Amino acid sequence: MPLLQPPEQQIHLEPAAVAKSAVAEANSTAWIHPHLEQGVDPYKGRQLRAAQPIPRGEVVLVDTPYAVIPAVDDPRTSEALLCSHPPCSRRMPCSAERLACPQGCPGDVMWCSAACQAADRVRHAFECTWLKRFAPSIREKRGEYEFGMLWLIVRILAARHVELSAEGGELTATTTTTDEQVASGRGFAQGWQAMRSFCGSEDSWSHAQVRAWTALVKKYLRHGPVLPHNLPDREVLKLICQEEANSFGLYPRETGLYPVPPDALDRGEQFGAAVYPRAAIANHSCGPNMTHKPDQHGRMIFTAAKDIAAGEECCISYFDLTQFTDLQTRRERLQTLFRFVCRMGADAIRR
Ligand SMILES: C[S@@+](CC[C@H](N)C(=O)[O-])C[C@H]1O[C@@H](n2cnc3c(N)ncnc32)[C@H](O)[C@@H]1O
Repeated sequence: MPLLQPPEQQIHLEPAAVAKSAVAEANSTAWIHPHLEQGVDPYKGRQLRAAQPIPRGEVVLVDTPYAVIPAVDDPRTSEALLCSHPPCSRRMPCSAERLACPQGCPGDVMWCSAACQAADRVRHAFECTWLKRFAPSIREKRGEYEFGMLWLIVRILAARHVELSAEGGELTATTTTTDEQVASGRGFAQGWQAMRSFCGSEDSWSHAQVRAWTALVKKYLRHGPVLPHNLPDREVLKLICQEEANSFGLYPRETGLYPVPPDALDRGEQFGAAVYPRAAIANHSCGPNMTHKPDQHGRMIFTAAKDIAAGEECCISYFDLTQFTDLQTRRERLQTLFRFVCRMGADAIRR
């Protein structure tokens, strides 16, 4: 049981509450530990670290997704399909009421209530035509992984569209606005501004990979009547490079308990993927001091897995430590998926 309960975590999002502005609501349910700050490491780039000690068991960060997609084999029988309204994102069992898209979107698009469906109207309208036009053929020709990646990009663009609509067409630099954060001057970027500050560029990936993504952008993600985002191809390609370096898989059990207990369960079957403005700042360690796990609304929760000293970096594990136990496979995994090598790897395994 965490010693420090962020007040927002106790809020249960009822359909009526969910019907509020998606942008304001997503930001109001994020929470950052008062001792957590951002820093920069010369090798790793941006990092999270403890400005003052954070005791074991305390929640360090609660972050709301900017965009999230479900990842289930069969939406009709899945017990983990997500409500499409981002601030809700609750997992809906088969037995629960689910509302489908009246325009005939794929079965993965469902809402848990009429209130969520109504609150999500502007965001979903952005993706609806694209999904109907492309989802079946992308799935058939390219498989679920590429479909999921492209859909997550479309949902990021949809979230940007909602922000633009809310701000009258101009996106301004915004940060979280709790009094305490403003007072300490450690505001974390949020929204589209945060997406733009994600690491990852064409240089981070192989030429072959960038060529393949460039082809996908031209075929499926170009600005036009189906996807009216007004961004040049190059910006959309950059977004893919960033999304691939910063997105989280959503799993039912926690990731990163370290040292791995002998009877530890794996983190379970993936049920979604999401991008988080603030959680994306966390770097990887093979001996992490935080665990991470999504809550029942798709919010990413970081919890201190040990006492974290002042000045210490707050890290998560990017993969399931119960599944990747030797140094070689961990290195390969990081190199292939994230394009870096963890310098802590050997030490962490020896300890
Ligand atoms: C999700 S981002 C983490 C935040 C990132 N450092 C930044 O500046 O935004 C993932 C990227 O951070 C860097 N990174 C994360 N953990 C690292 C580590 N242990 N060693 C080196 N680089 C790391 C890699 O460039 C990786 O692709």
